[in-house]
Amino acid sequence: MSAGSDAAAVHVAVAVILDTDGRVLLTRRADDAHQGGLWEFPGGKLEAGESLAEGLGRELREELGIQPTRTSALLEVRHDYGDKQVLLDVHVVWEFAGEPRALEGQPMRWVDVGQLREHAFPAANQPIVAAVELLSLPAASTGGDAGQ
Ligand SMILES: Nc1nc2c([nH]c(=O)n2[C@@H]2O[C@H](COP(=O)(O)OP(=O)(O)OP(=O)(O)O)[C@@H](O)[C@H]2O)c(=O)[nH]1
Ligand SMILES: [Mg+2]
Repeated sequence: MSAGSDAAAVHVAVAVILDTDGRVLLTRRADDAHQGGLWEFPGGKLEAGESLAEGLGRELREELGIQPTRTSALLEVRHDYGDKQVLLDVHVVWEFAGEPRALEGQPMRWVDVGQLREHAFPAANQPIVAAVELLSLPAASTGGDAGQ
C-alpha cells in the first residue's frame, strides 16, 4: 500500500550544536524513552503547523535554554525502527545565544568530533555522525592531538 512512503514518519528537528572550538553537544535519552539510554543530538518532534526553524528553536529552548542564531541544513535521514518511522531533519547550529543547560535532567556533554564514535547512538544517527566528520571544523575537534 504505502511502501516507500514516509507519510507516517515522525518529523524530527535535530541539532548538531557546535561551540567555538568545534566540539559537538550530545545529550543522553532517558532510559524509558524511544531509543532510551542512547546518546543523541538535541531536538524533538515538530508540532502541527510548526516550521522546521520554529520547531528547532522551541526544542532547543525547552531542552537546553538556548536560542540558535546561525544554522544551516546538513541532511535528512529517514529510518524505520520497526515500531516507529522517523524523518530526522538535521541542522548544524553554528552559533547560539545563551549557555546550554540540561533543563530536562538529561546527561549532557561536549565532545570532539573525533570522539563521536565512542558514543552509542540510535541506528538512524550513523549518517549524521559521518556527515559531521566531514564538516570543516577547527583541527582540535577532529581528534588526534586531543590536547586541551
Ligand atoms: N532528538 C533526537 N531524536 C532522535 C535522534 N535520533 C533518533 O533516532 N531520534 C528519534 O527521533 C524521535 C523524536 O525525538 P524526541 O524523543 O527527542 O522527541 P521530543 O523531544 O519531542 O520528545 P517528547 O515526545 O518526549 O516531547 C524519537 O523516536 C527518537 O528516537 C537524535 O539524534 N536526536
Ligand atoms: Mg527531544
